Amino acid sequence: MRLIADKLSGERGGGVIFSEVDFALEPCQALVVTGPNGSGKSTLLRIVAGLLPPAAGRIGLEGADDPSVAAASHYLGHQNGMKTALTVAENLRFWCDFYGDSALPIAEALEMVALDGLGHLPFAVLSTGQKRRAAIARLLISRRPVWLLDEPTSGLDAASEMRFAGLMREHLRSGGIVIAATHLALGLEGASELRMGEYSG
Ligand SMILES: Nc1ncnc2c1ncn2[C@@H]1O[C@H](COP(=O)(O)OP(=O)(O)OP(=O)(O)O)[C@@H](O)[C@H]1O
Repeated sequence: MRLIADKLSGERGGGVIFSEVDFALEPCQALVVTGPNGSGKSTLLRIVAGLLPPAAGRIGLEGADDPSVAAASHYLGHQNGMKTALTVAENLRFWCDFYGDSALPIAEALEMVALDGLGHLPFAVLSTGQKRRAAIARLLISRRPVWLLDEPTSGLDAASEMRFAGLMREHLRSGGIVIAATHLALGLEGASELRMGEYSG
C-alpha cells in the first residue's frame, strides 16, 4: 500500500491556498506538515481525508482494495468528534460500531491514554487535555492504517505528549502511516517534513 498525493491544490472561499503538493508514503512512514497559521495545513489534511475535494490533483491509495484514503484512515481534527452528553465509553462504543472493526477493547484503549476509571463520566466534564486523550483513544479502538492528525497534541501535558508519541511510533512500527499537521515537535524521528506556506500564486 502506498499513499500518494499528486500535484494537489487546495482552495478555500474561492482562493487557492496551496498548489502542486506532492508526497508519497509507504507503511511505517510519517509526514509532518508544518507552516504558519493559515498556510493550509488543515485544508490539506481535510483533502487527504476526503472531507474536501482537491481543487486539482489526485490523492489515493495504491495497492489497497479500496483506493480511497477515507476508508483506510482515522481523522483527528481540531474538534474531538465526541458528543458531550454521552459518557466517554458511550462515545467510544459509538465510534467502534461506526468503524465496525474492533481492534482494542474500550477499557484497554482508555488505559493506553491514562483515562482508566473515567469511562463512565460524561465527555463534557473532562478537562481539555482529557478530552483530547479520549479522542486519541478513538484511534486505538479500531485498526485503520492511516492516521491523519491535526494538531494532535493540542492541550496535552508533557506526560501525555510522550505517551502519544509512543502510540504513534507503535502505529508506525506495525505498518501504519501518519500524517500530522503541527506547530510542536511530535517526537517522530525520521519523519519527512512538508512545509506549507511557500505558495506564491
Ligand atoms: N470555509 C472557509 N472559507 C474561506 N476561507 C477559509 C475557509 N476555511 C479556511 N479558510 C482559509 O484558508 C486558509 C487556510 O486555512 P487552514 O485552516 O488550512 O490553515 P492552517 O495552516 O491549518 O492554519 P493554523 O496553523 O492556524 O491551524 C486560511 O487563510 C483560512 O482563513
